[in-house]
Amino acid sequence: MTKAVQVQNISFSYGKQPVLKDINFAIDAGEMIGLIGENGAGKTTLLKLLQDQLPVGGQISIFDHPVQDKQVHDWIGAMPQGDLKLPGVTVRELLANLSTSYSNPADIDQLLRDNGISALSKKRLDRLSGGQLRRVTFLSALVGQPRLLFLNEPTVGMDVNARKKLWMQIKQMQQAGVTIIITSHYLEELQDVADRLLILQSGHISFKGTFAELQDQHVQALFRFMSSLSESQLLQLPAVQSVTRLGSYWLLTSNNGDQTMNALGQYLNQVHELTVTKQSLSDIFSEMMHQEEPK
Ligand SMILES: Nc1ncnc2c1ncn2[C@@H]1O[C@H](COP(=O)(O)OP(=O)(O)OP(=O)(O)O)[C@@H](O)[C@H]1O
Repeated sequence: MTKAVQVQNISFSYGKQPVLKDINFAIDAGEMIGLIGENGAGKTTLLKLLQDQLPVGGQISIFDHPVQDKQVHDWIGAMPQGDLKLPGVTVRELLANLSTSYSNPADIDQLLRDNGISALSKKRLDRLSGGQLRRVTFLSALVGQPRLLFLNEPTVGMDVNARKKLWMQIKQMQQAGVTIIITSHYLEELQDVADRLLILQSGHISFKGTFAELQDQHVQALFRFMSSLSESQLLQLPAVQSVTRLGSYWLLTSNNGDQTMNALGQYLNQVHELTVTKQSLSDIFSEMMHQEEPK
């Protein structure tokens, strides 16, 4: 399988402030990756390094070429975090101008038509709504017909329908073979589209894998009930991670809710007022962020 991105031992500091420390990962061609992390974790910095916009310590290859190779620029499209608010410049002018730096640019009018925003073509960027501007910034990443697409917070400021449309389009691009890395704070949205996740925490990669693997590694379910069972009996139930007393209730966390529930079933005459809550992806993420920093 061709690697779209290969990152080996990269580190980066702004002056004396270390931001990324010994990062390693690889992305297969055609994958869609969710890059997540709290504010300031280093996501934007990592995307800049992958575009050769900052000097890197370590090695980055894009489709088996060093990121510094001139032709690599031609393969990459990037939607920045902020919008391209150039005063006086129209949508068409912006896209046409950007297209001059690619060897095989898209037809701009076609691009505008396919994205249903031909009507905005002559509008000035500084007179667009926030959502329209975000849409144009997205198109700016497609001008060079990229094989590798970086999307930094693509849906910020978009309404629900615009957001849905954008995700559909992103999925179609992946189906057409484009490799995509997306940063977003909307984890549930990423869960619907991304194949794998990279979690950045204080400059380290603290997790890489699928959503299912992330959930397997964390508490999945919280059981709350009244019971005459003892703490040691509860701790012996399969997949139980912790048992806590809260007033007259037991609180039990499990990393496999189904297994624990099946075993608890044999004591049902001793269990009352049972509620089971499943942890959401956001719960897992926020729990990870509050754990100790990885070494
Ligand atoms: N040009 C810069 N000069 C100095 N420090 C910077 C610069 N850009 C970013 N930083 C710092 O580097 C760290 C990582 O910033 P970065 O923008 O990569 O984070 P992020 O994960 O993209 O955050 P967010 O989710 O808020 O966009 C932060 O502490 C930030 O203050």
